[in-house]
Amino acid sequence: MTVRAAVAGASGYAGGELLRLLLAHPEVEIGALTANSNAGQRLGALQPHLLPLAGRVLQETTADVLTGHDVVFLALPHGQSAAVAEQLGPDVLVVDMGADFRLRDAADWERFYGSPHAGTWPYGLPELPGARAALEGSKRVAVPGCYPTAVSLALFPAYTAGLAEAEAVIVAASGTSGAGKAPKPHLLGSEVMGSMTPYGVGGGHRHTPEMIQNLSAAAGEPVSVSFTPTLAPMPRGILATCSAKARPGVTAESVRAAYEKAFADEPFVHLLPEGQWPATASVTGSNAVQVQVAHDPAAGRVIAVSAIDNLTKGTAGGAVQSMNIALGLDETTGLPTTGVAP
Ligand SMILES: NC(=O)C1=CN([C@@H]2O[C@H](COP(=O)(O)OP(=O)(O)OC[C@H]3O[C@@H](n4cnc5c(N)ncnc54)[C@H](OP(=O)(O)O)[C@@H]3O)[C@@H](O)[C@H]2O)C=CC1
Ligand SMILES: CC(=O)N[C@@H](CCC(=O)OP(=O)(O)O)C(=O)O
Repeated sequence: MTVRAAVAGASGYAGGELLRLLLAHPEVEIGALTANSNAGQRLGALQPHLLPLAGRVLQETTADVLTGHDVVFLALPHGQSAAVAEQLGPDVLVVDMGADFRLRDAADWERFYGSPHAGTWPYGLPELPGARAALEGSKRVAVPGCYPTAVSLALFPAYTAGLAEAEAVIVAASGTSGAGKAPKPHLLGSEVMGSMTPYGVGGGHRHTPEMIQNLSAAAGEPVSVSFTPTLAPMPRGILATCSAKARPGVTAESVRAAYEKAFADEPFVHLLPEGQWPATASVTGSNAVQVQVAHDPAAGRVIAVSAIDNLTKGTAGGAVQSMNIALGLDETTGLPTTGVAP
């Protein structure tokens, strides 16, 4: 099978990572590449690491340019995908890497994103219960946010196995590429290097309702989430430290057994051997997820930690994994599971 794929937002971080992965995908031929203010530029001027595509010229992001492909990836800012997607035919697979179609609750969308809700598409986190079935054959995919990917994978087994009360406390550190390429004063090297600081504290981060959606579905009841993101002085990676109150009778053995069962057949999620903890460097450039879990009997809590690359499993790798499932390809096709270390 040869799949012709267009990438809208090819000049951005998510689009660049997607192209890096698509260049190594044996079934994909790369078609139109589009941007906004950078339309007309050579890709090589903006993404110099993508040597085989250096001479390609970025086009305007219009339905005309994106039509005629089997798959269209949208790596655009929030709120920009819906207008483009509605002009693409129902037979084209559209994979949205932005947030527009992730949330089921329109009120949550309007509260956190401040615009009308565009709808809900099958959710591209295949490891969640029931997600693969919804993705198979689908022509629309909503790729999750990077923090919800890391957090949902760390905690859902505790909820599906009934080990945890319906409350979770999460502190996650992200590399700066999570904020995109557009210049922002708080992302200046002199602000970020050698320092860490939280943001979106107190329930204000827009990924909170997405985490609640995923964890509540796993628990079968509403889960409250306290989420504190932190900016870390590194270009890529997320380390999510998550905990939830353990239900009575939970032991270290029952926690371990639940996580071993949840991830036994997962090609990308590695439950580390006991005593070894996730590290962002181990998954840099990889679609792999490292997870470790512990029971703290004194505090009565289950602690789960995950590491992902925000641009790979957290965005572009998750998008390719979901595309593979939607098209009936082997889920792992073209996706690296090795990191770049040190
Ligand atoms: N970075 C990350 O870790 C993650 C990102 N995502 C999502 O992926 C999407 C892209 O993010 P990211 O790559 O980081 O952002 P960037 O700012 O790096 O890139 C944005 C891209 O969108 C283009 N663009 C901007 N405005 C418009 C517009 N009005 N119409 C069409 N194209 C436009 C830009 O083109 P130009 O260069 O010409 O301005 C650029 O190609 C976002 O929705 C983001 O939430 C999801 C998970 C993680
Ligand atoms: C470090 C940093 O700023 N990260 C981004 C999250 C990036 C991401 O995954 O989210 P979306 O796809 O929802 O934009 C943030 O906190 O807004």
